Amino acid sequence: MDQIRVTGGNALSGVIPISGAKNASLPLMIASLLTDDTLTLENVPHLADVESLIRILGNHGVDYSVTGRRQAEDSNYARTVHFTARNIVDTTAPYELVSKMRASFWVIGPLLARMGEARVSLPGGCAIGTRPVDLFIQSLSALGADIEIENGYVHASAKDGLKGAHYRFPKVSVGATHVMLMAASLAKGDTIIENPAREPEVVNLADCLNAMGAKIEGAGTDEIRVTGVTSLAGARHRVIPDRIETGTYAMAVGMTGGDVLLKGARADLLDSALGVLREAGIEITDVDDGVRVYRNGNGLMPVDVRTDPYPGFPTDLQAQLMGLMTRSTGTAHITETIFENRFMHVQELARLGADISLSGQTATVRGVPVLKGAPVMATDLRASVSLVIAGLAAEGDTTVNRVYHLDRGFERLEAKLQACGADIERISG
Ligand SMILES: CC(=O)N[C@H]1[C@@H](OP(=O)(O)OP(=O)(O)OC[C@H]2O[C@@H](n3ccc(=O)[nH]c3=O)[C@H](O)[C@@H]2O)O[C@H](CO)[C@@H](O)[C@@H]1O
Ligand SMILES: C=C(OP(=O)(O)O)C(=O)O
Repeated sequence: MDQIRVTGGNALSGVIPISGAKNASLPLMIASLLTDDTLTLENVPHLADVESLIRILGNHGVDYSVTGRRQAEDSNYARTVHFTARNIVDTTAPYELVSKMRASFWVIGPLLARMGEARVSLPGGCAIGTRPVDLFIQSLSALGADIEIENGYVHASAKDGLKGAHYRFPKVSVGATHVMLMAASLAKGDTIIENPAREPEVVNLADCLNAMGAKIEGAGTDEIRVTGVTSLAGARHRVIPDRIETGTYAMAVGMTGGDVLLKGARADLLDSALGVLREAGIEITDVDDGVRVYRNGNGLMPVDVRTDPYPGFPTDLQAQLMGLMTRSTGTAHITETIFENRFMHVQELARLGADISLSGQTATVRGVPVLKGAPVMATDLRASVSLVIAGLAAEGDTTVNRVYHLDRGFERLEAKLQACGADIERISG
């Protein structure tokens, strides 16, 4: 199994190209199931999760081809991928495939809407909490689906088609919002979705569906209105830049000091996170071709933060912020409100000398003057990268094991950091 070795102490300077967002690419790829035409997605990152989803879609009969593999200029992959679901050959998404990745469960929406039935294994994903599917079941039932759960599979059917409905999510769910949007697009009549997720990835999906002929208004607000259409066509659509990758590298620069252009990043997608980083003393400016991040040798200020659905501080940046705060000049408090078990990085950061205590859903992080390198184990995607951030400031070598978690969501992480002066390498094993 591959490892990442990082030796701390180097400031970062240069350019880091920001990839297309994993969490936008996945629902967009799944939307290709809604039409027998070709959906072309630009700026798709080269990630393990994207490859897994390509296999899952292939099982349903989706063909794909790739063009524009590399941009010579910055060696980012930035692929354009064409997906065609001419015929759906199978409406079952099996355990062997779905258990690898949570988002693959989302095929339930388009399969149900286009084929009138879907049989999808209960999902897997990062080990960060229980991650139930009750909101998917409630919202699809509101659209008229009959749903049964048996032998680890959710079986949804709507033989006479889905019907528009007025549904209020009792709790914000990104995935259930994506699924309801896709299903409602092909339902008969009007749907009103109250309390949907407002994440930029939801807006990106709604824009794509509209380009395919859907009638969706209000994505990004607290009420979405969908007028069902009878069919959707192909389209060409661009994946938004990854706001979590953007925030992660901004924190890496904050940790080491230096001056880096996050090329292609969009500051407007992560206002609250950038606000927190500014509070911590990192200088961030919105420039023409991305976001510039700068910190001189001054100490980092501690911050008190809670995670929240968008536009709040993202849970997917919580671990990285904790890594950063291990070196603050005071005491930070970080409260996780989205996932009940997203603190697996605490004990690993402690191996590097971090001083963190947990009480319920709040971590108290007392900054320490020095971190020291150690072998650590990645436990989930964002936890893994928090260990890299801490390792960039630690004295000596930090070896991050189980790098396959990182490969799910960070494209060419070690190459991007190396290019800015980090002493980091992948050790193939
Ligand atoms: C591929 C992708 O885009 N993943 C993101 C997506 O995950 P995902 O879409 O799975 O996360 P959700 O927004 O659905 O989860 C939010 C909360 O709702 C709960 N819940 C969800 C569904 C349900 O049926 N019942 C229920 O109780 C979850 O357990 C969690 O506590 O949004 C999360 C929250 O921003 C991010 O951390 C993930 O990176
Ligand atoms: C939690 C994440 O992914 P998933 O929802 O696929 O587990 C993530 O991207 O941080």
